[in-house]
This record gives sequence, C-alpha cells and structure tokens, in this order.
Amino acid sequence: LALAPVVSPPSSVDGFVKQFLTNLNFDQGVSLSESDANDQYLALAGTVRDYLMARWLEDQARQNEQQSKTVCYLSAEYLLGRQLDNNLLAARLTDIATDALAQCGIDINDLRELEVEPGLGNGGLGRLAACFIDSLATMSVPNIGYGIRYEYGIFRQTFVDGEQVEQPDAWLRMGSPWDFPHPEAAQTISFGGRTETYDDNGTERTRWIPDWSVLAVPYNMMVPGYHNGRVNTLRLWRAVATNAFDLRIFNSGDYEESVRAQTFAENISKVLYPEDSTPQGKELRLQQQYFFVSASIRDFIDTVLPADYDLTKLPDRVIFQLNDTHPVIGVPELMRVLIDEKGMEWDDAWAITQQCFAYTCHTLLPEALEVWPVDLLGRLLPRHLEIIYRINEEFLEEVRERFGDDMLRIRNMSIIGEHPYRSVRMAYLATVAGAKVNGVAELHSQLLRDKVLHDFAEMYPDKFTNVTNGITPRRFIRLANPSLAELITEALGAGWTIDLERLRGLEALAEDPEFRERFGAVKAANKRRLNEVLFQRDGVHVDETHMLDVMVKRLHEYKRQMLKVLHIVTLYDGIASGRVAAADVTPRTFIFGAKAAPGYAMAKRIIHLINAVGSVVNNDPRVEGRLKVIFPPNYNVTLAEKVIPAADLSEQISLAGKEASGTGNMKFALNGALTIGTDDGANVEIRQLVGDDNFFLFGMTEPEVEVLWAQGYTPADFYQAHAGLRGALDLISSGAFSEGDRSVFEPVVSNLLYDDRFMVLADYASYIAAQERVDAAYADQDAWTKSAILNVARSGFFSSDRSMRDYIDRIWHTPPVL
Ligand SMILES: CCc1ccc([C@H](C)CC(=O)N[C@@H]2O[C@H](CO)[C@@H](O)[C@H](O)[C@H]2O)cc1
Repeated sequence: LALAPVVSPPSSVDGFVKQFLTNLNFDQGVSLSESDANDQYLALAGTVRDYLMARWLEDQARQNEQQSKTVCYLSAEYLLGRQLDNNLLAARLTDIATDALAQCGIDINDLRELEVEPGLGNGGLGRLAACFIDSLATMSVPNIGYGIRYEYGIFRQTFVDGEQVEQPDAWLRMGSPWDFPHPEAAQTISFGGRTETYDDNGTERTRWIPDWSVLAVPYNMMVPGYHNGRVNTLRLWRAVATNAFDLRIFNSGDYEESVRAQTFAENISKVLYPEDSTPQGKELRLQQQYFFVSASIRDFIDTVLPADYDLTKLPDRVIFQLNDTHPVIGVPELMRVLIDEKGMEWDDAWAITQQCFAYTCHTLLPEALEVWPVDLLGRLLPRHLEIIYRINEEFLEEVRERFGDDMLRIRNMSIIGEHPYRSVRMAYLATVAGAKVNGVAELHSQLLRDKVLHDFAEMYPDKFTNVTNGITPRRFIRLANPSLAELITEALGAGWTIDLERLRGLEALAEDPEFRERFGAVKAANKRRLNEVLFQRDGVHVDETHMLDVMVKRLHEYKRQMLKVLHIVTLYDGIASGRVAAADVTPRTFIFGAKAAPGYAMAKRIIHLINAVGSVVNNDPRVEGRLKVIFPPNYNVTLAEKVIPAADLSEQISLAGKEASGTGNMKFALNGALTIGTDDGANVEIRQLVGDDNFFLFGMTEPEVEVLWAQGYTPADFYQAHAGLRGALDLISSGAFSEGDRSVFEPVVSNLLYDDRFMVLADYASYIAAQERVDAAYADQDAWTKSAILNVARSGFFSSDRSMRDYIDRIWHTPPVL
C-alpha cells in the first residue's frame, strides 16, 4: 500500500461534485443546505487542492529520484493575487468546477469574489516573483519559492477626505485554504549571543552561542504548471516560539510574561514592511530576512538533498537566486553552515558559496540599496559579521592584487562602508558572492555596469548580465482578459498561452478591418466590465465612450504621478478658463491606482492632491463628459486584472534612468493599450519591438538627464518659460483644489519649483506635446485599434517564460525535468 500512487479524484463533473461535498461535509463540517458561501468557498478550494495534490506528490518524487538541479528563489515578497481561477485554469478544471457547483445550486462567481488575495508583497518585485514561479512550473523546471508567510500583508488602503489611511490586512481571518503547514519540518533559527573559538583536533574552529531562537514552520502552497500536470512548491515560513508557553512563570501568576516569548517570536513573521524603495533599517526587518533565509537554506539541505549528500557538489543541485538585497544574509549563512556545522575549510566553502548564489538587482535609486549598521548586524548575528569581515578582507586583497594600492578604489569597493556609519553594503556583498549579477532590463543592466556597480563590472566583467523582466500570460491575458484570449485563440490556436511569441501571427490581422472590429469590441466590453466592477466596488461609473488613460503603480516621485496631475490640471484649466473649447478636448477618464509607503509624506500628499483634483474636475459642469478622474482605493493584483484590459493609454512616465524595468508597462501592451512613455527601463525594449509608430515617446533620455543634472537644474526656469505649466502650478497653489486653502498643497508645488529631483518640470512640455499626439491618434479609432493590435502582436517577448529561459541559459543552467 505504501507504494500505491496517490490517485487524483476523477476529472469529471460527478467526480468533482463528490469531492466537493466530501470536503464540505467532512472538512467544513456542514451539509450543503446548512453551508454558507464561505464554507462553500473553502470546500471548493480544498477540492481544487485535492486535484493538484497527486500531481504535486508525483512531481516531488520525480525530482528527488532524478536528483535534478533546483532553482531556490529567495524572495521577501510574493504578490500572488487570487489563487482559485489560476489553479482551475492550470488544472483544466474551470468548466468542470463551474458545472459541478451549478449542480449543487451554487454560482461559482459568488464564491470567486470571497477569495482574499494574499498581499505578501509591495509592488513590482513581489509580483515578478509570482510570475516567475508560475513560469517555472509551466516549464517543468524544479523550483522552490522560499519566502515569509506574513500574518498581515500589504496594508488595505482607504481614503478619508481624499487622504490615504492604512488598515491592517488580516488576509488569514476567514481561513487560508491554499496553504498547509508542515510543523514536522520546522527549523530552529537563532539570534544574538556571541562566538567563541575552540580546538577541534588541532584545527581551530569557531562556534556561535546564540542568545535566543524561534521556530520557523513551513507552509506549502502549490504552484501548478499550466496544462502540464506539474506542481512546484512555494514554501513560506511562519515564526512561532520554541517554547510557546512558560508554565513556571504562568504558575507564578504572571500570565502575560508566560506567553511573552510567543508574542515576541511571532512578531518576526507578523507583518510585511510596506516600503518599496527606502529601507528603514529596522532590526525586525533584518530578523525577518535572516529568519526566512536561514530556514530556507537548511530546509533545502535537510529535506531535498539525500542525507549523506556530498556538499562539495552542492552547486550541481541548487542555485539560490537572490531577489534583490533582501535575502543576501544567506551568503554568510551558507558559509556558517558549511564551515561551522559541516566542518568544511574556508576556501572550499567560499568556492561552493560563490557558485550557489546569483543576485538580481531591481532598483537604481541609491537610497533603495540596503546597508546594515555593523553594530546592529554584529549584535543580532555576531558569527555572520565575522564571516562578512573575512569575505571582505579576502576580496580587498584581490582588488589590491588587481589594481594595486588604490585606496580610493578600495574604499569605494569595500563591502564595509564607513560613512555615515560603519555598515555592510548588501549589494556589494551580493555582487562579490554571486556567480552572476543581473539587472531587469537592458538599460538598467547597462546602468548597473556603467554607474551603480561600475568598479565591480570592471573587475568581474563576465559576472554581469541582463534578464529583461516578463509577466505570466496565464494570469494577465487568459484570466484577466478572457474575451481577448478567445479572439487570439480563434485566430492563432491555443498554443500562444505557453509560447507567447506566436502572437506575431496577429500582425497580419491588424490589416483586417473585421478583426479590428472585433478587437475594438473586446476593448469596449472590458470597459463595460470595469464600469460594473468599479460601480459595485466604489460606486463610481466609467464612461465607455471615453479614452481610458491609466496610471497604476506604487506612488513614488520618480514614477512622476505629478506629471500626470499637471496634464489633467492643464486640460481642466484650459476649459475652465474658456481658453479651450470643451468640444475640442478628447473625452478622457484618468484612472489612478497607487499605494504610498505609510512613512512617505510627499507620496501621501500627492495622493491627496490627485483625489482633490478629481473631486473638483468631477463636479465641474464645464468639463462634464470631457474630463473625469477615478482613483479606486486599495490598488492590488485583483483590481489590476480588471483595469488593465480596459485601458487605452498606459502611462509609463518615469524620469529616464530611474525605473529599473517596470512590468505594468508589459501587461498594458499585451492587453492592447498604447504606451505614452520615456525611454526608461523596459519601455525602451517595448518601443523597439512595437515600433515608434505604435508608441508615444517623450522626454529626456538618460544621458540627457545626466547632462542637465550636471550643468545644474533650475526647475523654476521651466516654470517661467512655459505658460501652460505656470497656469497649472499656479492653479494648484491658488487653493483651487483645496477650498482656497493654499497651505494644503503648497509643499507639493514648492518641492517641484525648488527641488524637483525627478525633473517633472523639465519634461512637462514634451509630455504635453506627446499627449496632443495621443489625442490626434485617438481620433482615428481604426488606426488606433490597428496600433493596439500591433502592440499585442509584437509583445510576446515580455512573457515571463522567456525571462525564465534567459535565466536558465545565462545564470541557472537548470533544464526542465520532463
Ligand atoms: C527595503 C526596501 C525596499 C523594498 C523593495 C524594493 C524593491 C526592489 C522595489 C521594487 O519593487 N522594484 C521594482 O522591481 C520591479 C521588478 O523587477 C521593476 O520592474 C521595477 O522597475 C522596480 O521599481 C526596494 C527596497
């Protein structure tokens, strides 16, 4: 019996009904007639999980027996989105489940809406991780996604008088049917204490005597491949106290103290840090990073490798991909395990470590590069600091050998920074330790080589490579835009879902008026769907006759939501002042989606301004039917899936040289929106592929930005020089959007006039000119639709499957296990 294969329930409506009722009755403990929607949803999720379980167990067995090389993706964030539909799609169960539930008198749509998306990420980096693990499963590449099972994900955003107010994201409250705990595989994670050396048969060794420890309990989520019967694992760690409850203290009556250890321990995986570019350097954040990385590395060695595996061959079995600097403490951790626990010599351990790690950098903002004060790191992880010091020592020796005693270079390249305080530069540690270092778009990777990590690229030219980001077409076309998916499948067959370059086949159809007709109808239908969703969700209407001009991404000054605001105010001012006839303005609805890090004051003010401009514009009869601003709160993956398919214009307007890649830009192009954008991040590659005629380019290039910055940038000069700009800024300063109270948005305007680090004013004129080109183009709907079809046809490159192929070829060398 032990060898009996796990049998999936029969993939039939009857089989599904049987499994569903079994789960409802025996897992949820209710009868169908007694059950409420949440019971039914949890039973449905459990049933889908049962169908995937057999595949998962088979896969694990296959990978173990084949001793295949595994990609361990170490990420502090996974922005997964809702699971139900993706799992149904992957397992070809959508129709079966829909019919089975209908047989039980249940409308699956009602249950679908109950699912709370796991918001275990902030933005681009977290969502990219989710797209990547979907692609690896679909490509049958052995992969374990390791991360943290935060009890509270990214905050829920509400607006109070137009201002962002954060609510805790209690996503687990109604149960989490998609993951299941494995306490038997818990790892003990230690902190604090000191180190001591001891003699081990003539060899001096070091051991760490920690102060305290917590348990890391893994929760597995299944990551199903699309239509290939494969299931990989997402393994998220939860912190619990080693001794949850101190009976002695309890019996002494100090009940609170008796459970303190538990609450203290649980804090580690309590909540996601809501910053997405400015590290706060908080100790708990470092605890989180070490907690999940230590658990993951030891879990892989203990549970995936055979017990007696020869660790000198570790690079044959695993590559740990570092998703930005957040998991880099994993480098000294692997060294500690190999040397202190496995008794390996330093040089052997270092040689292995350098082959087992690779580092992806996701940013260009110097302030986003994490540095940890040596005091904090030394107190929390004394042994790791020792190891980092020795890594740095040996590295600087190598620098000296290579470049001589060049003190400036040595100080610039040292993993240990001296100013403003002695700290460990995690990006440098990752670069020195990683077998490969990559950026996430061609321009980004070039800027890493030329600027951010220039000295390292000079020393290790072969280490630096690029892998342009991608998105999964399963979620962001098949699931988010079923009517477009249907149209494409009808035209090209279904193969495009796992081979997105096949979209090229649509190029010819762009010439076909009938196909254009149908493509336009899909866009119109998605606008109507968005209208229903936003009316039900927030009580606002979307006018499907309007151009939908969409800007959805985290709120950050470098992304320049303020440039979009100035465009809206310029249009509004034109009509309101009578300078422009309303009839001459293309009817537009501006849709924003954006969360600001709670501590990012300027970002929160800009959110307030967008809502304030919106309420004035939306209630001014002079622009009624011409201009409308919609800002649904709590932008997340689920809302993105409804907004992106309805968009006509995709706003990708960051200052050139600041957005590492962007991935929203790719989702919009693949859903038939045209892009207005700068030559920044992956916009450059989108424009190169879709063609200049199908992209509204504006603004300075990165070198031009550097030149203007070097020669001294005076934003007020642009204010003086441009009447439209002056009018828009003056209108905001006048209090027109704040009931006459000039003080409310004064900081936003003066920041632009006297600082403007991201050159909003410098790019304003070019942006407005580009928007006029958009208006002209949109007037010819047929030509616009043709251009939209060409955007879809030529964007197959931006599949995360292609990104995975590039990682496999250039960094991982982990062929699919078929
Ligand atoms: C510690 C604070 C912190 C948290 C998150 C981050 C992330 C790296 C920020 C991020 O999400 N970067 C985005 O990553 C995307 C995926 O590669 C890119 O497409 C975006 O351009 C980049 O901003 C930096 C610093």
